[in-house]
Amino acid sequence: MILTFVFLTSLLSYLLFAFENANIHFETPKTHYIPLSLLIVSVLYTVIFLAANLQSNLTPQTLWMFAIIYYVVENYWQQTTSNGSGPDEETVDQLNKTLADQNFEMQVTLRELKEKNHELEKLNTLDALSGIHNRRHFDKRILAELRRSRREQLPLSLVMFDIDHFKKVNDTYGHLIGDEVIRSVALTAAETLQRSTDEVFRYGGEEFALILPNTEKLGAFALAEKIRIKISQLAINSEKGPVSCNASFGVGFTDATHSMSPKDIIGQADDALYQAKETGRNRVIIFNSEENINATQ
Ligand SMILES: Nc1nc2c(ncn2[C@@H]2O[C@H](COP(=O)(O)OP(=O)(O)OP(=O)(O)O)[C@@H](O)[C@H]2O)c(=O)[nH]1
Repeated sequence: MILTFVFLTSLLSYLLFAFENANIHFETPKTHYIPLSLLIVSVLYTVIFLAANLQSNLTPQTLWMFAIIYYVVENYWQQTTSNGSGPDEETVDQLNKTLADQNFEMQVTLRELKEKNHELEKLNTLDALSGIHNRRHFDKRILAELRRSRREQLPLSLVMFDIDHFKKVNDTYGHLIGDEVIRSVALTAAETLQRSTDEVFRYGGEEFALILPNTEKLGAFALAEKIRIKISQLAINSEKGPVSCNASFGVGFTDATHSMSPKDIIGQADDALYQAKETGRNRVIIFNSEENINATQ
C-alpha cells in the first residue's frame, strides 16, 4: 500500500512537470508540484480509506504525519538552498524573459538611432540649396587630403571658382533665378568630375571649390577649363528669357615635397581667382606659375 501511495504521488508530479514542459502552465510554481501531488493523493487515500473501510498498515493518521514531516523538511530545504531570501525558479525565469524582451527592444531602438544619426551626419555635410557638399565638409576634407598627399607623396590641386557678376543676375532676374543659377553651376561641376576621389563643394555664396587628389596643376587646369566652358553654355529658363552666366577659376596646388596647410593652398587658389577676376573674368588661372594659361572668352 505504501508503495502504491508513493507511486501515485510520483506519477502525479511527473504529469504536472510533463504538462509544464509541453508549455501548459499552471498558476502553481514548479517547486510546489511534488507537495501538491502529495496533498492530492493523501486526500484521495483518506477518503477511499474511510469510505471503503480499508484494512492497511498505512492509516490516514500515519500518512498525514509523514506528509507533515515531508512539508517541514521540504520547506527547510528550500529555505537553506535559496538562502531564505532569493526569488524562486519561476520568478527568475520570468525576470530573464522580461530582461531579454527589453534588451531586444533596446537593440532595435539603438539601431534606429544609429541610422537616424547617420542620416543626420550626411545631411550636415550637404548644402541645402545646391545639394553638393558644404563648407563645413570642405574644411574637413581639405585637411584630410593635404595630410594624405604629404603621407603618400602625391600631388593635390585645389580649384576655387566664383560666378561672374552674380549680383547682376540677382538684380536683373530676382533671387529665385539666382538660386537656380547656383544649383545649375553646382550640378554642372559635379557632373563634369571624372574621378570618384574628386569632390565639389559650395564654399559660400556664389563661390565653389574642387578638391582634386593626385592631380597635377595642369590636370586641374584642364578640368576647370571643361567646367568653365560648360557653365558658359548654360541657359537657365526665366520669365525674362534664358539666363546665361560665366565663372572665374583659380588653381592652387602642392607637389607634396613640403608640408602645406589648408590656409596656404586656399590662399593660392584665392590669389589665382583674384587674378582671373582682375584680368577679365571667365577664365582659369594657375597660381603664380609660368604656365598661366588664360582661357579666352
Ligand atoms: N540668389 C542667391 N544669391 C546669393 C546667394 N549667395 C550669395 N548671393 C549673392 O551673390 C552676390 C555676390 O556678389 P559679389 O560678391 O559682388 O560678386 P559678383 O557680383 O559675382 O561679382 P564678381 O564676383 O566680382 O564677378 C551678392 O549679391 C549675394 O547676395 C544665394 O544663395 N542665392
